[in-house]
Amino acid sequence: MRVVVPFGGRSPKTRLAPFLDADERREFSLAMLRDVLAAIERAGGDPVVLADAPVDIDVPVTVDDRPLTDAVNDELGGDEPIAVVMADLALATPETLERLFETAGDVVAAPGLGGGTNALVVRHPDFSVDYHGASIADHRTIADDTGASFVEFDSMRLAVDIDEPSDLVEVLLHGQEHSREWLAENGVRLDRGDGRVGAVRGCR
Ligand SMILES: Nc1nc2c(ncn2[C@@H]2O[C@H](COP(=O)(O)OP(=O)(O)OP(=O)(O)O)[C@@H](O)[C@H]2O)c(=O)[nH]1
Ligand SMILES: C[C@H](OP(=O)(O)O)C(=O)O
Repeated sequence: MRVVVPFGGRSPKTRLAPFLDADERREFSLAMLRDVLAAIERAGGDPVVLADAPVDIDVPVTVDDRPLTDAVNDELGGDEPIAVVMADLALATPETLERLFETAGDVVAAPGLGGGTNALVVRHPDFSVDYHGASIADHRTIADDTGASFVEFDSMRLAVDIDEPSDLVEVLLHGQEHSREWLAENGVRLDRGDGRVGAVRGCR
């Protein structure tokens, strides 16, 4: 299956600014992208990066600098099933993605914590996306309005997208190779100090 991976490479992950500077956010977002692409390939998918600027990566890249929703909708509408998997799913494994790709439904959606839609499989030509805000609720409504069946895919690994500094805890504990290593090499580590687990930066 063709798997579109949206990637905003121009100024990625601004919500991580309290932790990482602009160059670091670019490097870390590329590490997550590499992990996601590797997991998709190992799950049997054919990934294509849909980026807002050129990106040096070893899979086909479509550059489209329109807003996310417009760029993704341009990819939908064909007769073949297509998946959309976000580039910041640093916990995604091949096994989870394989299960997602095999789940039956006109629209299969993996919700993100906080209301987003982290991954989709679309098998209906009239379905379109509307990202941002509580997009998981909007996608259910769009599916209903187009007569497409909507199936919610229940997965911890696809629910955690890496947006906020507190999400880095999940990468340190459950992240895939490049993302976890990038954090370790750049001094980001778990702090279990007072019984609560957090991510901190710097020496012990
Ligand atoms: N092609 C494309 N992808 C985007 C764009 N904005 C975000 N993305 C990707 O969409 C997914 C979800 O992105 P968000 O978490 O909403 O935004 P972000 O830019 O990564 O992070 P913030 O700056 O903290 O909001 C990630 O895979 C991003 O790389 C865009 O304008 N174009
Ligand atoms: C693209 C957006 O991602 P979030 O801003 O929720 O991470 C969404 O899933 O609608």
